[in-house]
Amino acid sequence: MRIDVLSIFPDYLAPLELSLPGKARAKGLLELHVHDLRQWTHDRHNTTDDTPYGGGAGMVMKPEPFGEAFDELGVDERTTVIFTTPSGERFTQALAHELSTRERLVFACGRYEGIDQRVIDHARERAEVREVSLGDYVLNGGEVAALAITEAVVRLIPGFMGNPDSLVEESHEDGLLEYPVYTKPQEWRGHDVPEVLLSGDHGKIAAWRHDQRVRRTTERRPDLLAATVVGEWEIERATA
Ligand SMILES: Nc1ncccc1[N+](=O)[O-]
Repeated sequence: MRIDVLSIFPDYLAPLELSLPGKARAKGLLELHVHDLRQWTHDRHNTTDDTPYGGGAGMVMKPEPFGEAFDELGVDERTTVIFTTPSGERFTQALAHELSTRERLVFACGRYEGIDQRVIDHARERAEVREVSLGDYVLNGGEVAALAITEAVVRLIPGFMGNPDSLVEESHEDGLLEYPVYTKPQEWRGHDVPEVLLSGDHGKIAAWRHDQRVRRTTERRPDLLAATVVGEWEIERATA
């Protein structure tokens, strides 16, 4: 997979050189390029924004730099252009899986009051376009979302995670939150590891873990339960 990120704050994307994506690059699974959008401006001040038509506060990002960047990057039908914006569809693990199958992702990170709509309309004429939001809050720009989406997507690329089993039973993979985990020491500041985990009885351990997932999801994210097939009896048992 190749990922390109367009931003007027490319340094914001520096963490992508570390940890997860860095490993993927080493394995040749991922090609990552962060671009300063200003390289596609031609005026003395490298202008990337201007006042909004129709008035109103704030500034809007101009279309030309994005258009020239798409041209130089060869944005075409094999590319998925992701505009990170608070007015986008909610980013989910399901969307992470969908995006992990793509050949090329290009993130267009907006600042200020957003990007001229014609950039999105033009992109739809030449590529797959997704407008994606991290959540219902307003950040100063789309870079944080590009970082988060990249990390969630890259770790799903086949062959990327050393142990693919670690992708199973993750929160949000099957609609249930993760169970609590413990490691040595067995007793710590008056807190003991649950006996069942020391029993060696794998059946009982699996049942306990499932109950913990149902209990946590019931208590913290009942909205997820609606989408998850969990029997009433499982909720009864887990929350008893
Ligand atoms: N939430 C956001 N706020 C500003 C820009 C982008 C955003 N997002 O979630 O992608």
